Amino acid sequence: MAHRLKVAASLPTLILMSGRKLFKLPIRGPTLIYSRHHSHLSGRTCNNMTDKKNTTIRVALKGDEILGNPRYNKGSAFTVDERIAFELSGRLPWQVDTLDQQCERAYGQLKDHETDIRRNAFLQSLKAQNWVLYYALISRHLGELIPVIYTPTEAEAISNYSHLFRRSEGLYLSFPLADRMEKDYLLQTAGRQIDLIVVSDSEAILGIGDQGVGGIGISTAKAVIYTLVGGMNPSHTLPVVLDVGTNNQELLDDPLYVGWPEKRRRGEEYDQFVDKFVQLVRKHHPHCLLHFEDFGVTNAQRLLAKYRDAHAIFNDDVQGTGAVTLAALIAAIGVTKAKLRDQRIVVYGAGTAGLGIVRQLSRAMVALDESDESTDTISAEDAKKNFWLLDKHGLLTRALAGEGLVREGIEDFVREEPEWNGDDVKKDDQGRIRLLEVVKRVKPTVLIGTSTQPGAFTEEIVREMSKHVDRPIIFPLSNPSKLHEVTPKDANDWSEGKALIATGSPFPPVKIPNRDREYIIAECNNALIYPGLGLGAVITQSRTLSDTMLIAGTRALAALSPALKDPDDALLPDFQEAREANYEVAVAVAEQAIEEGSANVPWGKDEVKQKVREKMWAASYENLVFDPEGET
Ligand SMILES: NC(=O)C1=CN([C@@H]2O[C@H](COP(=O)(O)OP(=O)(O)OC[C@H]3O[C@@H](n4cnc5c(N)ncnc54)[C@H](O)[C@@H]3O)[C@@H](O)[C@H]2O)C=CC1
Ligand SMILES: CC(=O)C(=O)O
Ligand SMILES: [Mg+2]
Repeated sequence: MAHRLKVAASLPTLILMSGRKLFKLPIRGPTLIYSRHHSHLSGRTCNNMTDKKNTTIRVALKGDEILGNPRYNKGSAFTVDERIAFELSGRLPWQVDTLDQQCERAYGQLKDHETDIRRNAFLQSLKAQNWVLYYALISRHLGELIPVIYTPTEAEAISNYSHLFRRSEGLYLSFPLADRMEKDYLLQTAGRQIDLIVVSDSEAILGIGDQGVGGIGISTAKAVIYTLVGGMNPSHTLPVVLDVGTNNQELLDDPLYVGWPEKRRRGEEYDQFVDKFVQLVRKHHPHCLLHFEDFGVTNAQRLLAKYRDAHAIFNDDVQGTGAVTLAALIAAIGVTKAKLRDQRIVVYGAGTAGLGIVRQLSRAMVALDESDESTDTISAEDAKKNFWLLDKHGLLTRALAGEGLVREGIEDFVREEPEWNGDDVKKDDQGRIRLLEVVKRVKPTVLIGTSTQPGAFTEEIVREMSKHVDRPIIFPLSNPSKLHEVTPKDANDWSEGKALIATGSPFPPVKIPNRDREYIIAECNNALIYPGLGLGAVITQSRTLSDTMLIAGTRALAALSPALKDPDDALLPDFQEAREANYEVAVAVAEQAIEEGSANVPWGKDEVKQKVREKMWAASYENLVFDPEGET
């Protein structure tokens, strides 16, 4: 346990006025203070989620209106003055709770729900009532609750979206209403500062494919993590779904489906719809970060290339996944004492994530070695030779490309060597070269899974890999947990405890054979880094999120790896420490943005730390004052 709750020595009091009398009451119950100990990151921390900011906001809502607005609602924590000013005294029970007491109560209620999907629904409903309480509660139990609001539970919530639907949770832009798009966009954003938009067209949600309008759930979950981990003010974020139809027949056949029940739009009409949206963002919020999530493989790469020079665009599945995997790999080769450029890397699943990873790792082989004066540099061409990609049709070779079976954009990474055509190469019935054969011949040091194929890294494959390298680096990254290519337990057992493992979704530690200790499985999920990457870009109002900014953030995360201090420890920081880690990532990204001239702010590198600290939103109540001209 990295955190615990402490009882404060003195209890705060509440001054209450009734008629002409003054009452001085202790606030009920002990005050719980969130404290950190035994942190890998202690001494480096930013403000955490419970820091007090003591700001005052003027609000024009009264009675049920303010109680029904999650941005301002404090529930039982409205102070006595506020209860009077906002006409709440008769609408609330007597006691004035602290945020800690509210968290304690809400945590108890959460625990009464027996399954994670019910806990997910409970938290959603809490979010619709009171943002501060929602974020404060999750931040107090970050490691425990991120899997409830994100992978793996959110995958289940999204796949049942139409049956669980209760209320709006973002901006729904439906294809047939394209003419109203600007109006709907402005209605949702009017009078608000927008720093971040997370948008999905739902074609490739996690590893569960096309989820139609339910994809709003991933935009929302990713935006929530920006707040929890990256300190992004929730009222400055906007989750969006582009409902361009769905090819998920189950959804189309479901009479309760709440999305637009038509086949997914493609080609020119799809492009025009997306472009209309992007141009709206550029017009109304030119400095906001536009985060693309879970688009299908063809569109993900294409849209990133199309817009990345025009606006600060970030594709999480390509760039975020590449960055977090690079951080985990830098940590792993710190343990094996090897160089990045000497790795032989097999990537199983050459879709959005797989390609994002090979692009990022190959770029880093060039960039990281260039900064290491003790070694020769490696050219971009040579870096590509360190990768072997497999997809549905096996190893991507020139011959496969000749059959038209290699997706556009991957050609750079197909294997050219004639040796893959030889008679001694074992092929399956269709003449394809499968993973076991690749592992036998390549003797990879690194095996990465982004295929959505559970169990693809079989015992034979893991044992074969372990024969040739001392510490096989195995990253089964497919989400949710049930889609992992191998469980950490099996990878650990089959490699006799030698594997260095990181996974896409959270897994419990495994026992290292013959040793009295456990190996903590690092969660190699882009959520561990994208909030800091995004915050670094937002804080500097950067015009772009460049590859060098991404590498700067990645290095910052890798430097926090627990494995650097103890090679048997996790490769990446725990999610419980993600906020502090992302502070460091944001600082590194912002400094790089200033250095390379893409920042658009009047301050310099020496102010970055302070600016990032100030920007990070913390879940604490602000003082509210009634003002008919105030916020609504
Ligand atoms: N850990 C993390 O941070 C991230 C994990 N992911 C996970 O990675 C997985 C893939 O995601 P995307 O790349 O977005 O999906 P995608 O659909 O673009 O890619 C999946 C690829 O796997 C290939 N594939 C399917 N069956 C295969 C087989 N039998 N053998 C080899 N390849 C096969 C598909 O043809 C496709 O190219 C998902 O489960 C997703 O949740 C994605 C992004 C980030
Ligand atoms: C983590 C993530 O972005 C995915 O699985 O798609
Ligand atoms: Mg994703």
